[in-house]
Amino acid sequence: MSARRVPLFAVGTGLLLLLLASAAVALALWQPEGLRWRNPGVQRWIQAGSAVLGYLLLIMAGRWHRRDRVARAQGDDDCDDAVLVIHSSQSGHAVQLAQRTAAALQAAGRAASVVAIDALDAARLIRTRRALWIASTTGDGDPPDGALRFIRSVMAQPLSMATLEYGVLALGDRRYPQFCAWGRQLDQWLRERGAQALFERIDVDNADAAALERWHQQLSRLADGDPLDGWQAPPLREWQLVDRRLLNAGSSGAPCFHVALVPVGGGGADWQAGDVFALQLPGDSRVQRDYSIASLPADGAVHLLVRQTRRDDGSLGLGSGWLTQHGAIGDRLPAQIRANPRFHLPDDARPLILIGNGTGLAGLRALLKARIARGHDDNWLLFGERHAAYDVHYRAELMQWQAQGALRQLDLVFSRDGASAEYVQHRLLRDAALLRDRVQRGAAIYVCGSAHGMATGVDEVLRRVLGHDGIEQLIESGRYRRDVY
Ligand SMILES: Cc1cc2nc3c(=O)[nH]c(=O)nc-3n(C[C@H](O)[C@H](O)[C@H](O)COP(=O)(O)O)c2cc1C
Repeated sequence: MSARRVPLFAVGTGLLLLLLASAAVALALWQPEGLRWRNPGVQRWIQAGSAVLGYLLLIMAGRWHRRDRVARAQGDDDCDDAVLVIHSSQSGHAVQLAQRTAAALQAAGRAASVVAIDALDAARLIRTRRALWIASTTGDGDPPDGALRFIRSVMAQPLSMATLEYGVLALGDRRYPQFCAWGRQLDQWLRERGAQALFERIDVDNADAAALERWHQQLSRLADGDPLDGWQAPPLREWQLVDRRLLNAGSSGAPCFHVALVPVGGGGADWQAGDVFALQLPGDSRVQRDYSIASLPADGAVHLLVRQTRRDDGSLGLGSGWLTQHGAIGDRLPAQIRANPRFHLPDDARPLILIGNGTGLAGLRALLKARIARGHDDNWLLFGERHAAYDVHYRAELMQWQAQGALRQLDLVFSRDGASAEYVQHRLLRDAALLRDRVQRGAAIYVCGSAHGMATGVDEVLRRVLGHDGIEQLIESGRYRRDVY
C-alpha cells in the first residue's frame, strides 16, 4: 500500500466515526417536545457496540490483507500470477519504463519483477505465465546489444509458449525507416510460438505520451482496476547553469561548449559514469534532450559537452540553444538523470579501449575519470575530431592523465589536417595488432559519439580484425558497449 493512501484512508474512516458519534450525542442532547430520550437497555447497547466493533475489524482485516498482498508482490516473483517485466534497452529508457511498470503493479498488490533480456534464459521464460516486454529499437532497425544472447540462445530454440500471456511495449522513433522493428519482431516471435497476446502491441514514437497512457491503462486492467500508484514518471528536479566555456574557438566545426549544472536547493545528485542527463526545455513540456554526462558526482556538478546545432532555417536547436546561448548563468531548468546500465564500467581492472569522436568525448571522459579514481590505469583512448589546433576538447586534462600514467595510450586523430587526415576507424585498423593484444588480455571496448560514420566504421574494423563471431561474443559478454546517437 502506498504511503499516500494510508492517511487518506485513515482520515476518511476517522471522519465517518466522528460523524456517527456527533449524531449520537446530538440525539441524546436534543430533546424536542414530545420526543424523550430513553435508555435503550443493555442488550441494545451491546448490539450497537458489536456492530461498531465488527465494522472496525472488517476495515482492519482489509488493510492487513492488502498490505500482505503488496509485500508478497514485491518479494515473490515465482507465484503463478506473477508478472515478469522484461526490458531490452540500449540507452536506458526501456529500463526506466520497466521499473515503473513493475512498481505500479506491485503497488496494486500484483506480484511483479524486472529482468534485463540479457539475463533471461529459456527455463525462466517457460516457467513464466505472464510477461510484459519493453523493447527499444536501435541502429537501423536492430535489437539493442544486450538482446544478442537471447536471440541466439532462446529465440533460436523451437520452444512452445502456449501457456504464456504477454504484452509488448515497443519503443522507437518514426524518423527511422524501421520503426519499432525489434518490438515488432519480438511480438511476432511470441505469437508464432503460441503465446497469447493480452492486448495489441503498443508502439511508442519518441516517448509519445498518448501511447504510454494506453500502456498505463492496460496495466490497470491487469491489476483489476486497482489504482497504480507506482506509475508516476521519476520526478524532474531543478538544475542551475553554473558554468559555460567555448572549447573550440577558431574551429571550422560548430561551436562546442563545456557546460556545468548543479541541483538547486542542495542535496547531492547521484549517478555513475555512463549515465545520461535528460532535460526538459522551458516553454515546451514535451521536449526532452539527452546528453552523456562528462563528470562524476565527486566533481560537484554535471558536466556536459554540448555542440551548438542549428536548424535548416538557421535558428538554434532547442536543447543546445538553451545550454549554449539562451540560458544565462544562474538560470534554471528541470531535468533528471537517467541510468544507462549498458554503458557502465566493468568492476575489475581489465584493459579498456575507449573510442569516440566529437561530443562523444563526454561519456568517455566520465568513464576515464571513474577508472582513474579506482586506480585502474590500463586505458587506451582513441579520439577523433577535425583539427589538432582547435578541436581537442579537455586537452590539458588528457595530457595530464597521460603524463601521470593513468592514460597508457592516447591517440588523437584529425579528419581535416591535410595529408595526415584520418578517422578513428582508420587508426584502429593500423593499430590492429595492439587491438588484438588488448582484447586477448580481456579488454572491454566502449564507443561513444556519432552512430553513422564513426560507430559503423569502427564496428566494421572491429569485425574485420577480431572476426564476426569474436565481436558477437564480446557483445554478449558485455565487453563491447556503445552509446551512440
Ligand atoms: C542510434 C540510434 C538508432 C535508432 N534506431 C531506431 C530505429 O531503427 N527504429 C526506431 O524505431 N527507433 C530507433 N531509435 C530510437 C530509439 O528506439 C528510441 O530513442 C528509444 O526510446 C530508445 O530507448 P532505449 O533508451 O531503451 O534504448 C534509434 C535511436 C538511436 C539513438
